[in-house]
Amino acid sequence: MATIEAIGLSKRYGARNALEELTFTADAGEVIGLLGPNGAGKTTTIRMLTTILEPTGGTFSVAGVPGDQPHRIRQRIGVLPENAGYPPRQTGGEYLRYAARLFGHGRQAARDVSDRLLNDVGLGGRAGERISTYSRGMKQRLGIARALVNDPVVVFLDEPTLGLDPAGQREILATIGEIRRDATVLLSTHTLTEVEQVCSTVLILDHGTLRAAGPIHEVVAGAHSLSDAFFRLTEEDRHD
Ligand SMILES: Nc1ncnc2c1ncn2[C@@H]1O[C@H](COP(=O)(O)OP(=O)(O)OP(=O)(O)O)[C@@H](O)[C@H]1O
Repeated sequence: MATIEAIGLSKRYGARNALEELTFTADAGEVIGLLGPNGAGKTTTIRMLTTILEPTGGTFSVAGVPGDQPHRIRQRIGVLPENAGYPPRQTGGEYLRYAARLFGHGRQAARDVSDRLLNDVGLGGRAGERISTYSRGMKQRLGIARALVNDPVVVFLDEPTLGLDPAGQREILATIGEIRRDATVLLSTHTLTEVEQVCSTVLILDHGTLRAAGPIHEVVAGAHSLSDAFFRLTEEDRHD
């Protein structure tokens, strides 16, 4: 069974089509790279699939739950939003335990899941320190741990490596490699090299329209590289 299914998913803001008739499916164990220039519709897609934004057309299901049951979808997904904010005075451990309690874990279970996830993302040694002392990369890793607290079927990561140095990027990519064992990952990014490293499939959007979809080698076929294919698919109407 598909873990994400979008059929003709569309979003219109007034006269502007932010997303037009997006159709795709994803399965467990897949890491899907959602690519496209600024304004292509990536965040809009993620916001609809995570039930933050209502589509103006089309249907979707996530984790086997139809889009008209947002509460049930939210129980089964994890999300690292674009520009995630964190309470600076809380420690990483407090933040994560609180998130685990929100998903119904008892006190001890929340502590256990929080400890395990902080270790998994390499923050075990800093769990007792305030988030205000964390670097950007550490905050991103905390956000990923937060996204995993409910053992999600699908994880949405909106530009998780934005602003990170190469070591920070590598750590996040390694974490994504771990997540894929249990879940589907939808990853929005501008960094094509990281897509080549971690994604099985890509979706390339431009001006709200899907320009290519499929395994990387199929999308690259006929071009020199993913970056070459990306520019061929997206730059023709760049000067508007
Ligand atoms: N609240 C809104 N009201 C009106 N237009 C919006 C709104 N949010 C997004 N848009 C428009 O929808 C289109 C898609 O935006 P979106 O944020 O999904 O793109 P993106 O691919 O995530 O871009 P970026 O890479 O810059 O984050 C853009 O033209 C944008 O201006």
